[in-house]
Amino acid sequence: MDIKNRFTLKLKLLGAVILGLICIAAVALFGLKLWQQAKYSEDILVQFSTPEIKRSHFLQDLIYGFGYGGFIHNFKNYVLRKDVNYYYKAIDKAQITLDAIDAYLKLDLNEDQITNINLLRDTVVLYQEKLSIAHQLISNNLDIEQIDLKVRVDDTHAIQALGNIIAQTRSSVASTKQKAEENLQEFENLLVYFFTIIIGLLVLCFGYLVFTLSLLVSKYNEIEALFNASPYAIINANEKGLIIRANKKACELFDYQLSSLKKLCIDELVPDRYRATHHKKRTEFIQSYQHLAMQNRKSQLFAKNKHGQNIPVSISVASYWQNNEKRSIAIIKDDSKEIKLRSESRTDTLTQVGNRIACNEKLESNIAHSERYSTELSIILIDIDHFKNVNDKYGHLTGDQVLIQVAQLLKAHIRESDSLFRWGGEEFLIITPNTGQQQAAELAEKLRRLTQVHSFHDEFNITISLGITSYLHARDTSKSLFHRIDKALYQAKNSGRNTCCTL
Ligand SMILES: Nc1nc2c(ncn2[C@@H]2O[C@H](COP(=O)(O)OP(=O)(O)OP(=O)(O)O)[C@@H](O)[C@H]2O)c(=O)[nH]1
Repeated sequence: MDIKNRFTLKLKLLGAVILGLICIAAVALFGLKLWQQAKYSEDILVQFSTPEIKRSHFLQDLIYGFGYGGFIHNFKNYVLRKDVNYYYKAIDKAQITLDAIDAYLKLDLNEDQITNINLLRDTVVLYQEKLSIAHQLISNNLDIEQIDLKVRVDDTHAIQALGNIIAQTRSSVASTKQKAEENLQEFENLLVYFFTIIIGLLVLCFGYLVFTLSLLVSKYNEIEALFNASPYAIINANEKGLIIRANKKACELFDYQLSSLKKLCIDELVPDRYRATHHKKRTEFIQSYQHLAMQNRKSQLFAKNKHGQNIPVSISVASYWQNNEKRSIAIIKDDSKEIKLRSESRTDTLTQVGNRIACNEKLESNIAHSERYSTELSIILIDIDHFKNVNDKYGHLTGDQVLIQVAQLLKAHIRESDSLFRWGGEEFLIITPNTGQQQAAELAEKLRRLTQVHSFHDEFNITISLGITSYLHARDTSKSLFHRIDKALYQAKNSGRNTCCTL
């Protein structure tokens, strides 16, 4: 992965993290708001309901003590029936009423409520006094009408006051209920917003997940397509070098079935003589923090196929992390065809020696070597004398055979370090590194003599003319060398042929 892609991926991850953090923050904030609202609603409910419950409780006591079946009822029954049980019941009820009134007065009351309850209290106290009077009069056996006249109390205002207290409590309960309902409504609204936001964020996250997954899938498909369509062999290996994946091209290159290839260690695909070194370098690479290996190598690499044959290859190796393991991926290019083509394009098809292109390349590299290491270098240009006559007399096919035989003869008598090329037509060129002019002249003379006595086509002899020249350090180029050797050969031809000339 190049730097730009890695940067884009990091940016996307950062975006996902920021989005995630924003989502979490939004949910947390809204959750906090919701909690606050719930707490507020609870406070309101507690704040409003507790006094109201107490108020209702005292009101109940008040009605029980004062209202129907209460104090007044017993008071009136006592006066009418003169039954002492009603007297005691009236005393009890009066006390209950006064206790309820005292408790009620301790509550947080408004002015109206205080006025009403005091009015009620005064009436009850007045009734208490009248009850004592009634008790005395009954003991004195006074007439009911006379007693009634003496103990009659005007309780219209007290009844009115009680009615007011009940009405106020009802309205207060109604307002508390309304407030609670409003809060509940607000809480419900907040809940709706909260869930809308949660669902929205979930949809967003899900969308992002689907988007990222589809991106990953398309990337995976792209890599799969590259892997399978690659014109190069691709092999994935784990830390131990075990092959875990290989493409079709790899199977073709090494001539293994995929299942067999996956049982091998990558070291087994390296020619025997390089295996130990390869194993060492691979181990070093795996332990290092490097991501690329075997890049830009100048020397030819070889791989070994199933049949033990060495295949010239170019290899790039990169590493990546998977499951806490440094894996490597090798891309292997088969160089066989390229090398064959390169060799063919530099070989003379008739004589099978190097052609002029190969000659030029070799001369340039030998000049560079000589220049760098100050070594001697000579070249010999050979031309078959009157070759036209051979063609004319024996035909072109025989002429071709003669050219092949001359190449073989010359090649057989030069050193391994020397190189023979067909310069063109019936001309050959020999490059002799580490050879001075004198030695080159001797070699040329030897070749001339050998050719002269060789029987070509088992029928006739031919002769050759040779030009010799040597590389002059810091002065010569390939062009000047060719120019000089051409002149040398020309001189040899002009000297009557079958001769050597050094310039
Ligand atoms: N058979 C055959 N003949 C070739 C080939 N290449 C060049 N020739 C012939 O080589 C001959 C060269 O002739 P010339 O350049 O006149 O030279 P020459 O006859 O050798 O005479 P000198 O070099 O002057 O001694 C020509 O007849 C070419 O046709 C080849 O590949 N095969």
